[in-house]
Amino acid sequence: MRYAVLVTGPAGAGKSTFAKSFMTHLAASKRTGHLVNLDPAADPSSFEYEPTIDIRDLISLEDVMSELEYGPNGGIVYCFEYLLQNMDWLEEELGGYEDDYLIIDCPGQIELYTHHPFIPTLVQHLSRMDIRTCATYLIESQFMEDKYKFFSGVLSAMSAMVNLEIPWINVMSKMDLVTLNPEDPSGGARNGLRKKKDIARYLDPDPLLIATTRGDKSDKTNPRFHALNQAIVQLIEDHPLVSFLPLDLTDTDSLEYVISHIDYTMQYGESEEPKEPHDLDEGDFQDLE
Ligand SMILES: Nc1nc2c(ncn2[C@@H]2O[C@H](COP(=O)(O)OP(=O)(O)OP(=O)(O)O)[C@@H](O)[C@H]2O)c(=O)[nH]1
Ligand SMILES: [Mg+2]
Repeated sequence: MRYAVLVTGPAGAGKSTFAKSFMTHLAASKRTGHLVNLDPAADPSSFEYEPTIDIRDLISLEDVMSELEYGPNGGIVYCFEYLLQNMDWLEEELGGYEDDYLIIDCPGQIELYTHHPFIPTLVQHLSRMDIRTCATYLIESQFMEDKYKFFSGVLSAMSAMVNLEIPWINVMSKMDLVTLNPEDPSGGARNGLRKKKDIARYLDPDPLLIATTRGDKSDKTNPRFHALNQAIVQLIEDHPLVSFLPLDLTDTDSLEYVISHIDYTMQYGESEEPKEPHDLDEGDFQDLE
């Protein structure tokens, strides 16, 4: 059986860093992992692991930009359309690996997740090749500093995951950047995150975070903005599809916790007993009291 984990999410969310840590974890657990780089704009000097498969061997972003006069974003979208038209290349590259675990690092162009059939098409090909696939969607913890930015992240995660028939895990990355300071009413409160309970309202998005906007001028003065927020609240209440696993790469337990969820959703090693993800209250951010 082969397994693939898609690492997706907006620009700078920490996808490549997570993919790298994932590879290190697999190596430490004596599991064979292969890195697949699907980001045509990836900087090869930053690779700690040489990708086994690299979209840059199929198409060069520089060529697309210079010959077709695309900018970087349009260029990446073009590269992906080219990949989707040349899936036999990927199938051939993937051909030789049995019983392996592929970590597929994707680019951060949000368009690829929201307005292009890129992920669904890729997933169809992977499943045709009998590769069990799950997707991760990362957003970074700084999104919690701005509730509007955060909810736009939630909506983008929802729009990317809806209609996909594979397991999907949302991850709140860079949790090491979140500082809690319950003593100091101003210090830790820059982002309103003073308690673990506040973080929990983001990990399991509480739509009331945008419904209760006391003192928020734009909401008071602009009734249409208010109506939009109400509609978003309703949407999330009616379809509570999105919740996040916190990921703090400075804490091995946190990485293992996320990976155990990924293994579990794919029933990794089906001949063995499936491993239950270990208990929630071992993590730092789950024990709310
Ligand atoms: N503090 C902290 N910084 C991180 C973490 N993960 C990534 N970063 C930093 O965030 C920046 C972006 O990380 P990448 O892993 O390149 O993010 P990406 O999602 O692959 O970015 P694109 O491929 O450009 O979309 C880098 O400067 C990383 O060092 C983390 O867990 N904690
Ligand atoms: Mg990257």
